[in-house]
Amino acid sequence: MFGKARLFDRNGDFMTTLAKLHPLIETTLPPSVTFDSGEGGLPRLRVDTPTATAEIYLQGAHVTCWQPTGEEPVLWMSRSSNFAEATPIRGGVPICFPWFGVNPEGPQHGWARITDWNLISATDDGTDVRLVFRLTDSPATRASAWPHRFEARYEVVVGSQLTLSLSLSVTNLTDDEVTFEEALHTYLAVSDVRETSITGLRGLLFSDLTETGFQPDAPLELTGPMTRNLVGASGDTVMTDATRQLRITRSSAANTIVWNPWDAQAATMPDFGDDEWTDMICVETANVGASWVRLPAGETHTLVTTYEVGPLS
Ligand SMILES: O=P(O)(O)OC[C@H]1O[C@H](O)[C@H](O)[C@@H](O)[C@@H]1O
Repeated sequence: MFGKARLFDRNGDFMTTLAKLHPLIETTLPPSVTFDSGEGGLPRLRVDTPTATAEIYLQGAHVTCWQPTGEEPVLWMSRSSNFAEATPIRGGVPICFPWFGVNPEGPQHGWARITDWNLISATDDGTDVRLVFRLTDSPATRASAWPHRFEARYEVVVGSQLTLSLSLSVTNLTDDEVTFEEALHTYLAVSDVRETSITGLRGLLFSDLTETGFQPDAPLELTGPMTRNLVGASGDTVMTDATRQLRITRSSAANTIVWNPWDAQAATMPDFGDDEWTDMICVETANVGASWVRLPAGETHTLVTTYEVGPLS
């Protein structure tokens, strides 16, 4: 079931319109997936099914929109975001890899979010739309602060049951162990961050800019800027705002990072509107810092997170 007409070349041999879609697209697209030129002219895929819409930019394999039918958008995007080559997009789900945070030898949060990924598979089985993106080492990455040979695959599943599943697999193609950090730095849209609570983090060791400790029994609520790194396995995390609940499940993730810049930091970021901080919260699924991934030669590590929208209970 292909969305594009079949073509025949001069010799009568079968070919598809693939090469004409975009050099980064290595597969045919089902009718529910279309390709276009997005904001800033960046190549973009759009998923449109009876149960949800989504948008993914090939730069960074960056999911910028996921909206189940009848719901407000689940992912937050800044109205001031850049959309330009090799420039981070503010919102959606940036992929931080192979490092997280500041690195004097490279871009903040690594180069995966500002590098073009290839789309290698796109399928629609009538229930789920599944897109698989691939990123491998290149002359640029081999010259970077993380020069290792690798293959990363990123699977985005837009599900019919108000779910979005994201899975990042990294394979070590070297003959030695490699280490890396990774995060799905998800920006979630909320009605008001000051009236939002997060459960499921109880007892986790946390550190932030001013304190360390164990997350208490009470739900996490924000009353000011927060950059909180919570360490350890937890059950499902449920975020509740004034309108709905969002259940977040994770696997092979040692860290959950909760971030909101609040007003003062927001005002310092050119790609973040001064008044937009009330509408968002980042709940990031990660392996960072002391929990970085140690990956033996030839092995694969897979980080998974799933979002499921539900009504207030
Ligand atoms: O501006 P970015 O590079 O996208 O980073 C956005 C934010 O990411 C993380 O959550 C960090 O903990 C913050 O310190 C940082 O400000």
